[in-house]
Amino acid sequence: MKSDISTKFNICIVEDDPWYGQLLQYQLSLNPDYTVKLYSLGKEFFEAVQEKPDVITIDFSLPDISGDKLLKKILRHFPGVPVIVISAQSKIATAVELLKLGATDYLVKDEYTKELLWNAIQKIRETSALKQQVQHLERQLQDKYSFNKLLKGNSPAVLRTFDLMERAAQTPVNVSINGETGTGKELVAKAIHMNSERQKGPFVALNMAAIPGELVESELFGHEKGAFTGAISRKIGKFEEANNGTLFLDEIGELHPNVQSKLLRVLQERELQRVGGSEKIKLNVRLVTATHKNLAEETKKGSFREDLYYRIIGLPIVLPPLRDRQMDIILLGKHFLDEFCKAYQKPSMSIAPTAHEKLISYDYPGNVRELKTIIELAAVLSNSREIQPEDILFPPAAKNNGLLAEEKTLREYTCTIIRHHLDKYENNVPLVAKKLDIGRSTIYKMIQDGEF
Ligand SMILES: Nc1ncnc2c1ncn2[C@@H]1O[C@H](COP(=O)(O)OP(=O)(O)OP(=O)(O)O)[C@@H](O)[C@H]1O
Repeated sequence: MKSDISTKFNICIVEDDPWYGQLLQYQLSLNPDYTVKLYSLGKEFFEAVQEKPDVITIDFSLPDISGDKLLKKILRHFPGVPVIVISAQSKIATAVELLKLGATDYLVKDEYTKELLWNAIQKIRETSALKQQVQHLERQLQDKYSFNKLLKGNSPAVLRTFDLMERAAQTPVNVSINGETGTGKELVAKAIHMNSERQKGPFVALNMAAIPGELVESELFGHEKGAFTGAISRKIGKFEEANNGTLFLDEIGELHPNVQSKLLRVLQERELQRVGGSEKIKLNVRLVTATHKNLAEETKKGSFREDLYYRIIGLPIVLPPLRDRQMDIILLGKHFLDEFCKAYQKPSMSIAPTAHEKLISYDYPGNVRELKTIIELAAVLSNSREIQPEDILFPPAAKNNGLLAEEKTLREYTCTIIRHHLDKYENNVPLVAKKLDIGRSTIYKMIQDGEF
């Protein structure tokens, strides 16, 4: 980014000694980037200056107003403006008092003042350029993380998700996200964090299914040295790492019951003790959880604590599978294609209408993540700047939704297929019976027998 250091920098000098004032004005004007104006009285300065200058230097003993009063008045009129006080007095107490009131610097009038002033202004200028850069980067970051920049989609389901994310970002409430693998749960969690007031704090993600059972507690809450065999030093857990930020716990449904109780305690008490430790550590963490499971069902089955479920459910966001929001497929496909071309500095590409049809015909068990992979592969395979149907390859194993990957009895296969349809059609038994061309009673009987 171009630094603002090259733009004109407006300096005002308030000094009643004309000779000394002109000397400072001349000295500072040697820098072609500076515009320097001289005023002999406080009153004159306030009458002439409407816009906030970049720096003001004031003489401590002006005929019309005392240095401390002028400083206060300037800071009221132009909050945040750097003010350098120049004084014949070298009394430390005066300097301290003025610095306390908000002066940026205090210089004693002597043979070195010119040089000291030059350096002080240079420093202020660099600091203000840095501040502007930081603000610019913060705005860029904010923009980068705005919801519709991060998440692509036009379907009513995605628009509803944006609305919920907005609400979640504005409050400290816990958020629970439900969706199949690759639907964008982590992306949603991150976008909420980046748009919340915790954005400057850490975003820490942990997948519960990816950690061996015996290490979960230590990963979450940390441990003290010697807490168990292998604990050779103290370890900070993810909760502590996420303090003042957001902790995203993916696959929360996989949490072992013992850890569920400890998690509940930590959430209730907002403090934790590391494994093997006694110190209580205060927490200020927003929790975002995600699962592909139906947690309400899991509580009924007894595999997930009901009290914990109510603690973490907070604001629930459901991300539907990609096959249920077909209108997003092409939009997302084009988005990933553009991203791919940009990343590999290739000329932009498009997707042929016949390839659109092929893309829409597939059911994406891996959801958005899978679409992204398919598009990237198509871009690599394509011989032109337009993706053709033959460039689009669907993974063979995924075609049958993994159903045949496991060895099952015919009864078990039947059960899996019916369960899948019941989930898809919200337990509408007559509809599922019609779709599968079987009798309703078959389904009711299986439900009655507890087969699901
Ligand atoms: N709406 C979307 N717009 C743009 N990219 C998306 C969208 N949804 C998902 N993605 C992308 O798809 C990939 C998978 O998303 P993410 O990791 O958030 O899914 P997930 O639901 O957390 O998956 P899992 O449950 O397997 O961890 C990421 O590369 C993400 O950037």
